[in-house]
Amino acid sequence: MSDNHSLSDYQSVRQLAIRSLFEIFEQFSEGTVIVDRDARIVWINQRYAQRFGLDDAEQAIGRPVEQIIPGSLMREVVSSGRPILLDILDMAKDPLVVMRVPIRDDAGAVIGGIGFALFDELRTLSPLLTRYQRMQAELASTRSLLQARQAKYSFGHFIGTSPGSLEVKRRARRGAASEAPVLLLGETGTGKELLAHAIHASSPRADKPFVSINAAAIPESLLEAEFFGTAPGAFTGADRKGRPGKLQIAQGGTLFLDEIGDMPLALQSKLLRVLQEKEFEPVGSNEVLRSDIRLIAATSIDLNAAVREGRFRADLFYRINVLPIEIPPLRKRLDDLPALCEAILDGLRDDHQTLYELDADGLALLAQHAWPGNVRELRNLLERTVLLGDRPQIDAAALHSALGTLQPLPAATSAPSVTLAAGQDFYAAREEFERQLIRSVLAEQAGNVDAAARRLGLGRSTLYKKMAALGLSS
Ligand SMILES: Nc1ncnc2c1ncn2[C@@H]1O[C@H](COP(=O)(O)OP(=O)(O)OP(=O)(O)O)[C@@H](O)[C@H]1O
Repeated sequence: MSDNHSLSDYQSVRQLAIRSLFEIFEQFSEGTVIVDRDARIVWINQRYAQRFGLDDAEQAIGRPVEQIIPGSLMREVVSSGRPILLDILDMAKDPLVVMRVPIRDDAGAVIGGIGFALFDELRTLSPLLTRYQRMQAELASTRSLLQARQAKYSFGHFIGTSPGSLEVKRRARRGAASEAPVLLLGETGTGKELLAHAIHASSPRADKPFVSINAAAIPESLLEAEFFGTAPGAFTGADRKGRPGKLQIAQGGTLFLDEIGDMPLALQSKLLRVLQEKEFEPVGSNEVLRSDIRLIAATSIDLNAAVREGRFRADLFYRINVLPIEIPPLRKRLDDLPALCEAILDGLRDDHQTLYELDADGLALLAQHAWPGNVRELRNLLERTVLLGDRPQIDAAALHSALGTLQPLPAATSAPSVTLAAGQDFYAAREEFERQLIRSVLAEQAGNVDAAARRLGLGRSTLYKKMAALGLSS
């Protein structure tokens, strides 16, 4: 075969190939669209137009392609002159496999573009599409899980400038910088969980998961599986396939173990192994898995007493007690009340579109309460007061009706100090004592001066005079 012959053969075969290729695409394509140089539709087939909600393909003519086909890249093709040979166009239902090529005139200039949508017919692509859809779904669920597993609070959320609160924050920041276990100790509602989030958020593991598990909230029979996960076949039913435990989910990140004092003894030994050997076995499995977690534990019970009484393993206690942080109860850091109230009321302002303000007598009342539920109780009380009342001004009476029974501070903390403060003399100390006593009785009687006078055994006008002299309002 001479060169010339093969060349002429090649040209005719090429022409045939081009025609066949185009016909095949057109035949198998569920949608074809042609645009001009400005990416305006000059032709679209009826079926494709219907897919985008048009009754008649004519309605699309002359309109910018993106108005009809959201997310179309035809404009990019005509402006760059480069084809996009295989792409996936996301649609509300099934994604489309699309191919877009520029159309050139005889001189080679781009005069428009043609797009083919190749879907149902292309069976060979269906595994690819299924995989794509699965990956999209996995991505969406991983994204939302990751969001759910990110720290919700930072140190800025922990309000308080009393010496007790400052010390807590100082130690917590130190904890964030280290890998050692942190033990958060404090009554309910003192902000242990908030701090755990904040420590994680400031730690080198911040971009890894933060996973919580509450040893008191999960029945003992389920706790081990929840913690270590289950191996395939360990259970029947829904868990047949096996399920990862919190330890696996927290891998690389932080595990917040709330109410660790309530952990059953058998599980305590297994947790000890995780901390010592950094390994564990899912329930029903002999496979040993490595664990890389940072532990933050919290409890509101007296762990020392639990150890003495044999309810908590001493060796585990020493393991987790590397950096203990004791959060004082609110009644021992009443200096934090104004800032806490302000922050809580600020949050409520956003919810209710009202600027709330706490009166001085309201604050004085709050300073008389023992706060067994700590900051959580304070938040609830302020929320209730705002809901029950109809004024932006929050005073002692409004707080008292929302609070119900005031639980007075224990005598030891409410009694004024019997030592002289620096610069104080007998008269100043006596004045301070009287001020505190009257405040506390007024708070007890919801600001009712008559009742307070009776309780104090004073005449009503005497009490009024004293209050005026001491700068107190009812
Ligand atoms: N210092 C603080 N500043 C601002 N908000 C706080 C503070 N301490 C606690 N809170 C708020 O009080 C509520 C209770 O806090 P958290 O759940 O962290 O307490 P906890 O000690 O973990 O309680 P429990 O032991 O009952 O689980 C939350 O709404 C939290 O945001």
